[in-house]
Amino acid sequence: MNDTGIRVENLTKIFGKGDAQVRVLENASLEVKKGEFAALVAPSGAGKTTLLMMIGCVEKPTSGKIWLGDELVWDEDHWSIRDPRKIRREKLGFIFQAHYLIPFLNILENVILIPTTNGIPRKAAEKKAMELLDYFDIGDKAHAMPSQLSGGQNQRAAIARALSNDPHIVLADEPTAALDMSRAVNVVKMLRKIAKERQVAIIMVTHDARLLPYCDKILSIENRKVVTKTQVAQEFI
Ligand SMILES: Nc1ncnc2c1ncn2[C@@H]1O[C@H](COP(=O)(O)OP(=O)(O)OP(=O)(O)O)[C@@H](O)[C@H]1O
Repeated sequence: MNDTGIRVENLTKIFGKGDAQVRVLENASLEVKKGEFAALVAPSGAGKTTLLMMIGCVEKPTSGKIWLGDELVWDEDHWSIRDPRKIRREKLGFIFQAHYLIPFLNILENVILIPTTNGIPRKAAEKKAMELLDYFDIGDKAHAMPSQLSGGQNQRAAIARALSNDPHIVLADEPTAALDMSRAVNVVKMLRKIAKERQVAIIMVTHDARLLPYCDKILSIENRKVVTKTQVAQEFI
């Protein structure tokens, strides 16, 4: 069985042309396997978000190849899939620094939005969403509005939403930046548990070195390339 979650080979990204050119990545390669929880670290402006957005089929690379699972999605100069939006909806879960819950929908409605858009019947989507909200300990907030939840609760709801379509891959861009340390550690523990239990490949951008011991792999961007350090992650009680 192929255990690749995310594979990137010789990825190059250059923004702009001529004097305005910004070379972000040059022949960068990485792999995150199913069930692996990887951190992505690098100084500001090094290209973390750009890399995540290319893996997430949002930003077009200049060249290189990207596989999600066993599917080649970017092949040198074109998407090799018909519809990148479909891949995003079906295979990927995104978590951002701000939770981006829709303020005029309650928590449950926010979580079922993607599955119902994907054609899952509302009842089934609600059942699954409630399981996720219970898992994240906010089942009692299902009918509350985002404005009625704390920062940590909203972030957990956003993680539940990211998992609502059973993604194979989760891309998280500084998901703990707005949280205090103990809540940040909590979120990181949850992400790691999800990676293991659901065999999801997760990349989490973080600036917080204190969270790195909880990750299986540390990806850093150095001289426009990705350097990978594999480690034994700290186990949780
Ligand atoms: N659409 C764009 N057009 C031109 N340049 C861009 C564009 N998006 C990003 N860049 C440039 O690419 C580089 C990488 O940006 P990116 O946002 O990926 O960095 P980052 O590592 O995520 O930074 P931070 O930690 O500050 O969020 C930066 O120099 C940025 O100015």
